[in-house]
Amino acid sequence: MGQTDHSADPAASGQAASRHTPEQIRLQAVLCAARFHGMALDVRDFIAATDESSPSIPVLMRWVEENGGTARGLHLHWRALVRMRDMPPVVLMFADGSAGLMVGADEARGVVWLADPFASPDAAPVAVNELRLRGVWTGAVLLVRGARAGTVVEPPVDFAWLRGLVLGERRLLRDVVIASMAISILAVFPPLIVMQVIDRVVNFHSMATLVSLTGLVGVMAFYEILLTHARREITLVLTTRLDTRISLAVFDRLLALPLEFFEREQAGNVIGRVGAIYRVRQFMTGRLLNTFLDLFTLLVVLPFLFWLSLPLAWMTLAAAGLIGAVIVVAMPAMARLVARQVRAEMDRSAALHETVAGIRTVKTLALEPVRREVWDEKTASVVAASLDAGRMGNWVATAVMPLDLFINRGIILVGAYLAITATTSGLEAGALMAFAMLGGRVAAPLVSMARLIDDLNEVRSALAEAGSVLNRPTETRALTTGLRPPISGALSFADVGFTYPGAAAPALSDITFSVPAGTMLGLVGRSGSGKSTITRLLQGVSRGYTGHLRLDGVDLREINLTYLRRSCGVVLQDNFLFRGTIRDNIIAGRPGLTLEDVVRAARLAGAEEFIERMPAGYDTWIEEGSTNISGGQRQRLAIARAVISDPRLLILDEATSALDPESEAVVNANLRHLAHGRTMVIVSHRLASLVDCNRICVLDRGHVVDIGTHAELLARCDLYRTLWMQQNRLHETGGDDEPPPPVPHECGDAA
Ligand SMILES: Nc1ncnc2c1ncn2[C@@H]1O[C@H](COP(=O)(O)OP(=O)(O)OP(=O)(O)O)[C@@H](O)[C@H]1O
Repeated sequence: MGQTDHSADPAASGQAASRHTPEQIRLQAVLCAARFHGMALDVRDFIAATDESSPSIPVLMRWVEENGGTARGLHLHWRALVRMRDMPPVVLMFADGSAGLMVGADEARGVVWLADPFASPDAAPVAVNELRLRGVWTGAVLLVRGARAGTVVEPPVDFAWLRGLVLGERRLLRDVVIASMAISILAVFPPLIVMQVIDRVVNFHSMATLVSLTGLVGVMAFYEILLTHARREITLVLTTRLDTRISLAVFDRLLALPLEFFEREQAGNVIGRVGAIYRVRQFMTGRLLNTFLDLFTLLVVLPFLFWLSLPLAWMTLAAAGLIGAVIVVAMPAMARLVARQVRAEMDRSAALHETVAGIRTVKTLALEPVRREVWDEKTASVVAASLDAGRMGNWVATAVMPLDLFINRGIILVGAYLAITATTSGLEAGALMAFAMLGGRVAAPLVSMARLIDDLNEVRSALAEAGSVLNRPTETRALTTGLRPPISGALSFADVGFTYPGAAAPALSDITFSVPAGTMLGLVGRSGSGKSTITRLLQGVSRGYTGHLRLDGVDLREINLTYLRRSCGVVLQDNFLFRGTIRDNIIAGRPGLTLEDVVRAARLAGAEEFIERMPAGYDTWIEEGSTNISGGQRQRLAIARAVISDPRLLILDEATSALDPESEAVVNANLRHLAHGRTMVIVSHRLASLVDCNRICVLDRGHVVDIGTHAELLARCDLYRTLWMQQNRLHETGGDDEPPPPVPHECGDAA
């Protein structure tokens, strides 16, 4: 491959170092390694950790993985590195924060080949020897691989998935098991010692035995304390790590669900159902693990009990078995009651969430009594269900109590009787005490095993609840794969039809029109005519359309969804601003943007003047719900947020509808500036704000009625003229009350 061997300076593997920052070189090296596997990473997608001057391996791994690939960080010695002959490009981390792209190695000659990440792929790599590489290389490498078999594997959230997570902590689990086994074995010794104390020390007044036994007890107590502490500590670390893994995985999955899902489902309900996953985790690391560990105790204690006394051991086992049987019999009824309680609690939390989310409406419409009534009803259901479940649990506990008492106390009496009557039984006072101390330990594992089956029902339903949200089809594949063509903004609709899931009638049918890049396109039509639906298709929110929708000639469904949404700015009628400063809200977490970009975007959106009048300027804090700024100001900030990344496609969906005339005038006056160099799709009820558009598309009941300029439509499209007249009657007719002409359904040629 035309390599030249001159053992060059690795940092100058190409002339990249002089022209780019170390961070840029590192990102470009990862990008090249990913490109080798057919993955198109975009530096604009990279989100740096705030506390790092140059991206670390974990942050780079996340970047690759978020784009559908896999990556691994390793620490290697030169000897291992130079043997990586037939590997795809490997990213070598350099101490100055940059990186090298290793494209080959020659063990015999003791060199590795480094390519310039910014050079063309066929540029010759340079050979670097150990000495030179050691001067810059930290020993860390990043191995990048493409998506597995071209598909994004998303295992369903079920027992197998959770088991995989738990088993992923094999090392900790092993430690817990070892600690528990040791504690179980230690548990047998105290009764054994008590037995010796009574039989040897008390009966024979042996002070020497007492002293040595005391020493033994002391040592064992010390170990038991140590081990118990260690087991608690390890279990704590285990559960915390599992919780972290679960919450990361669950949140990722939730974010990957399509918007349509969240529009259909009640937010409180979704949160409640997803939260159920923690009950399953609690079960796995709590009851399940403890029962499993208790079984060790059983394995150690049972033989010991049988050795002490055969009849007493059988009696204890029978009583413990009976307790288990009672629980198993009561289980189905108990499971039903618990499921009812869980459902009632979830219902109540959904009502709470809805009230908090809609508190503005609740207050302004004085709906407090209605909401209180709903809350009372839900609380009453929760109370009734909890009482029923609690009572049932209480009855079961009462039913097994006699058996429990028999194991813990009655057995001593039976043992005493046996000791008195049957001289051949050989049960001495010490052994009897030891038996009494250990008997209780047999019941606990058996009872928790029986309860386990009960818990399994609850856990299965909790998992089903969580799965009903998390196992829905996600957008992950579309978000991580697909094309990233350069976008200039030419739109073309060919026979596009769309029906919302569950809706009887299509929201769009036979939509056919196209506009070149740089067009200012207005969408008008009566309420429900399909304007917003068109903008949803353009953003890739609704993807189940028929026909062909192309952006610059590329089918929209072929385009990587993250890339599409990044290339597309959207301003809605009601925009959500996050708690934080104005500057943070305009940047919205996008990497690489500076205050200059923020100021430029604010100027374009007509927001600069009011921001500068604020006491803290761009650092003004925006409260939750944007309560400390006006609606008009919020809209202008939303526009600035949408244009800061200079999108080629800007969608304004009723962005000015809720504004006062003055704010609307400011935004409208800026539309021409905003439209410069990009395609703009403006949905507006107010036709006056669309007169400057290059094309206006008139929609009616999901069909395109006509498309043209304002003047053309006024001349030939009855529907457009009617809408215009309705809004501008006073100006056009000099204020007479002439009724608007009847609205026809057909106009000029669509397209
Ligand atoms: N999430 C949804 N689920 C089901 N049907 C929907 C959904 N959103 C909109 N629709 C239906 O699709 C049709 C088109 O709605 P769309 O919101 O696109 O109209 P629009 O022209 O933007 O209306 P408006 O001007 O009132 O916002 C309507 O009949 C509407 O009832």
